[in-house]
Amino acid sequence: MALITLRQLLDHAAEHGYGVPAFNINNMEQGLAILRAASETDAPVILQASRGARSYAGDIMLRHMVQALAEMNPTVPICLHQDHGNNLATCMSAIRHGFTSVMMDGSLHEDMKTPADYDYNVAVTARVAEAAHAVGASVEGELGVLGSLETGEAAAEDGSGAEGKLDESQLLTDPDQAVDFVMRTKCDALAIACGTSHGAYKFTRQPDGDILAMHVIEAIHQRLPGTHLVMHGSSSVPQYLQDLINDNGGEMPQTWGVPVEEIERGIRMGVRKVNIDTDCRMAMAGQFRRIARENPAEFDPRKFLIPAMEELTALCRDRFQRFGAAGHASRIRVIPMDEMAKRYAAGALNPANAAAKAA
Ligand SMILES: O=C(CO)COP(=O)(O)O
Ligand SMILES: O=C[C@H](O)COP(=O)(O)O
Ligand SMILES: [Zn+2]
Ligand SMILES: [Zn+2]
Repeated sequence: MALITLRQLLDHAAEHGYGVPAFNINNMEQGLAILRAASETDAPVILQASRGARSYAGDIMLRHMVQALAEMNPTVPICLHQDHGNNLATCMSAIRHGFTSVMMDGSLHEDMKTPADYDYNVAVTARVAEAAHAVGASVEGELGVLGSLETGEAAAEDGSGAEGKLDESQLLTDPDQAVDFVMRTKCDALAIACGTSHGAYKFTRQPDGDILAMHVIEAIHQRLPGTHLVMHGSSSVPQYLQDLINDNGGEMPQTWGVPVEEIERGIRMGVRKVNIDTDCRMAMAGQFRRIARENPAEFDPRKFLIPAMEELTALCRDRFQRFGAAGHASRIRVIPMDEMAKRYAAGALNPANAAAKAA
């Protein structure tokens, strides 16, 4: 099956009221494990590659890997998406290498550290959307800066994250500005800021409404019912994976992520794409640690990677089911990018139309 665009996939998810997990990948084993879960649950999937993943694996490897996954799993619609693109060149080179969708993250400047102003964000996102849509690729924009409402800081450990202290006006997306942003940029999906951040250390306690601002999502969805919302930093950092790591020699300080129930609530309020990287990393690394501790003489990488893949498959299976994506893959017929390009050119996919249709 040809790769699906983000726009077609999220339109389907909105029509049927489910959310699609977007799992970050860097290597073959992650791809195999995620697709095994997608295939078993009959769920469509978004595979996303960060700039870090692209330089780790190489664009040619990533493209052929994902094409191989598509060939091996002909019933699963797969979207290949650039995670946190930092400029036009990153987004265009992704499309050139077979990505069907890109995120232009104009909430930060090209260095992915300095918070950008609104006019910069609108201009760069609109420019990427115009170019991407011309060839039928989809665009995710971001309004608001990811970071913790407890500390006012973004996670330091990741490739993209603001430096310095952020105030509440930056950390929470303004619903009225969101309307203006979507209309002016024509992005297909909107990443919002509601107190989540990348990495394992999101919250110092079980989050409540003070530090995980789900009401912001609700307010945006009320004003933009036809816009697909994206939650970044959506790993749940489950206790069982913290225990798996720490029971096997790890030293992760106690931490809390985004409870899956909150994501389910978000999906009822228009969240259609749910970004998960940290949980996948923890699943695999936890099993690496367990094997290393239980069998210190082991040196065959497959003996580490097979249980790591099984742990990742189990995690993904759970998310496909709980987000409601299970059972939908076989109902989707992929629209080629050239056809999507024609629909953009005809104005059929303009945000105004989408909003009007949904109203
Ligand atoms: O948002 C993400 C990638 O863009 C991943 O978030 P996590 O670190 O919570 O998995
Ligand atoms: O956006 C954040 C993702 O978790 C990707 O992280 P990375 O840049 O380390 O690949
Ligand atoms: Zn992100
Ligand atoms: Zn359908």
